[in-house]
Order: sequence, then C-alpha cells, then structure tokens
Amino acid sequence: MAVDHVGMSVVDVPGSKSITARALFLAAAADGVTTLVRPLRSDDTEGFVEGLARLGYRVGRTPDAWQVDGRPQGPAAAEADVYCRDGATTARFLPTLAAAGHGTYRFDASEQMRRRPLLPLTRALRDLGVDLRHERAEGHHPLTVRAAGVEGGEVVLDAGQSSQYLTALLLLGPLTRKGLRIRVTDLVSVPYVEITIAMMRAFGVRVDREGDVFVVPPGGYRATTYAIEPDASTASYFFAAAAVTPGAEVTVPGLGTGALQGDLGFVDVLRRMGAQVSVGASGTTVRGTGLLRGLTVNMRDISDTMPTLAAIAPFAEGPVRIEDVANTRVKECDRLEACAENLRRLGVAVATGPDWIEIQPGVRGAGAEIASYGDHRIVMSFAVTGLRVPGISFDDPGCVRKTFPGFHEAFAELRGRPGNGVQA
Ligand SMILES: O=C(O)C1=C[C@@H](OP(=O)(O)O)[C@@H](O)[C@H](O)C1
Ligand SMILES: C=C(OP(=O)(O)O)C(=O)O
Repeated sequence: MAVDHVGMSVVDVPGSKSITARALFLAAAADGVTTLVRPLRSDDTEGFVEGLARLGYRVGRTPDAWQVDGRPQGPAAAEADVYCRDGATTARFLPTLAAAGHGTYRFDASEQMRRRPLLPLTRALRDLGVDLRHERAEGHHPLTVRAAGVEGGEVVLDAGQSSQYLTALLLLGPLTRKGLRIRVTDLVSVPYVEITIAMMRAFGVRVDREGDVFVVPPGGYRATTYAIEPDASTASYFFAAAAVTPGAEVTVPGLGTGALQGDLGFVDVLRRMGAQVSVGASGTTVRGTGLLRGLTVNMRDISDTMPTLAAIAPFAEGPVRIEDVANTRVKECDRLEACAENLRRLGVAVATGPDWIEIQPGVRGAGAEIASYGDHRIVMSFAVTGLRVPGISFDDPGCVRKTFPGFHEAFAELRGRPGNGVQA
C-alpha cells in the first residue's frame, strides 16, 4: 500500500466560513464600524461581501482585516439585484438581512443553490409580514423581498433540514421592532446555532432559550473588533491525513478548547477510531498511530465532516457506519450518494439508506477519477484518500474555491512534495 509522507506539520487553516458569514451580517447590521480580523477569503465569503456591496454596505478590505460600516437602518440601496453564488449562508442570510430594511431586493443563486431548500425560512419571514415573492418555485431562488422593516413577534420554524433557517431568524431578531420568539419544531446541526448565539453575544445581544423557544430582544447590534477562528471543517482534512498515516502528526493552531465550531468534534471520532488526539488551549494535534478501528457514529451535529470520514473509512479495520445525516443530501450535492459512488469507483463496498452510509474495509480497485459534483468537500475528502490510494484525480479540482482556494497547494505541502498529482 502506498503510504505517503505526512510527517510532523503545523497547518495554518484559513478562517471559518460560517463565522465569517455571521460576522459580515452582524457587522453590516451593527451601529458603528466593525473590524473583522483574518476573515475567510473564498468564493462563499467573497459572494457575501459582493452581496453586501450591492445592497449598499461599505466594506473596506486589507489582506488580513475587513472593515464594515454598519447600517442599523438596513441597506443603503433602494433596489438591488444580488447573486448569492453557491453559498447557502449568503442565500439564506442576506434576504433576511434585507427584509429588515426598506427597498426592493432580488436574490438569485447558482443552479445547485436554486435547488436547495429554503421554504421553512421564506414561510417564517412571510408569517412575520415580510413581502417575499418567489419567481419560479415556492421556497427556492430567485426571490424578491419588498422590505418595509419587520415588526417581530412569535413565529414557528421547522429547522429539521437546515439550522441556517434558525440562524437567519436569530440574526434578524434584534433588527425587528418587538424582537422575536422563535418556536422550533425540529433542528439539525445544533452547534451552528450555538455559534450564532455566541457571536450575537459578542455584538451585544443576548438570546434566551425557553425549551423549544428562542427569545431575541429588539435593540440592534453593537460594532466591535472580531477575530475569525480557523475553519474546523477545513481542518478535518488535515486531521484525517494524520490519522491515516502511521507516525504522522498534524497541529492546527487557533482551534483549541475555546473554539466555537462544533466540527472540531471530528477529532473525537478520530480518537474513537484509534488516533492520538490532544486539544489544548492554543490548538489541536492529531497523531496517526497505525490503528484505525471501524465504528458507528451519529454525525447529525457535524455533518460537514461526514465526507471526510467516509473517504478514510476503507482504511479502518472494520465497517464504518455514519448515521442521522439525511440533510447531507441537500448540500452542494447529494453527499451520501456522491461518497458512495466515488468509493465504489475505488473498489470499496458501500451501502446507503435515507440517512446513513456504511462502508466496508478495503480498497480493491486502482486509483480512479473522482466525480466532484462541484462540491468542495468531496474533492478535499478524497484528496485524503489519495494519501493511501495512488492514482486518484478529480474532474473538477477547482471547486475547492468555495471555502479554500489554496487547498491543493496546502495539501501538497503537507504531503511533502509539490504537485500531489492534483491539478488545481
Ligand atoms: O450555519 C452555517 O454556517 C452552516 C450550517 C450547516 O448547515 P445545515 O444547518 O444546513 O446543516 C453547515 O452544513 C454549513 O456548512 C454551514
Ligand atoms: C454545506 C456547506 O455549505 P453551505 O450550506 O453553507 O452552502 C458546506 O460548506 O459544506
């Protein structure tokens, strides 16, 4: 088996996409000028900034920091046409931000983002009195918001397919006249809601929770200086690389015990499988021990790391079964089927159900071309597989630009030799 050299590496992972998107929303809505330190520069966050600019917000940028002139009263533009690209945070958060202002704003997105669901959020916004019209299908982009401020009050929300609906409404709460009481009937990806609440706190707003009801007071946000954590989902590829390479050690600084992101919990999965993991105050280190056990794991809270685990699962001693990840079918692609198809291309035995995937040990084929489906996580995950299976290539390696344009270079550096057989 080809075992590549990973050695001992310190990997500087770019900023969190989720934290950058929330920080941009909060800064745009805040009273004053906010400085965002080390934001993520990638297609998703560039799309968010471009959307803000179209809505009339001013964002000044240096390589390491962005300055946002907050407008508590809402967008400066009376009319705007915003293209949200492929980013669900952009496509779900920006129309919600715009709803609190006064003007007519149209939002559209990539073909895949047009397919991804939105209905529970647009329904909730309408229930709150927002004039929101879909051009084609109910609950999908393109859509137009005729904004006239939001009164607030109580609203019921099903966030069983995406927590981003709840995050959008939580972020909106302080911009409404009466505040919001959001009654949630179902919720996935809970740690992302915790990120939202922690970040709202940093911008001066306290969210209270009474059972299934999230209570958000009116009153707006306070501008601040906010440092963005490295992206924990991105870090998963580098941690996984260490775990599948006996003796290799990867440290990601800036992601430690105080981290906001639930996806850092991926290292607990690696620990259960046999990797050595240490989470300290200033960073996290994973060391490959040569042992990789199979396991059954519920990834409802950290489903962005499902493809990472699926891609290294064939190297485990026993089957790996990942459960409760139905909503990975409505992401950048149907990730359960994309993982299954690509594993089969490599000669791995795999089965899927509505919300699970089970992967058997062993790679019986040679390398193959991986079908990316335009999904950054499929490419980054199977790059890790490529550490142990020679001859893996990608039909669309560049789609990593969504969250990490420099991924292939960083991964090649980790492997200790340039090129990595991957053309970006
Ligand atoms: O709020 C966020 O920033 C995110 C929430 C998660 O989505 P879902 O809540 O749709 O699972 C995650 O998959 C996505 O990458 C980012
Ligand atoms: C699902 C993802 O992105 P989003 O939903 O923000 O488009 C992701 O980054 O894996």
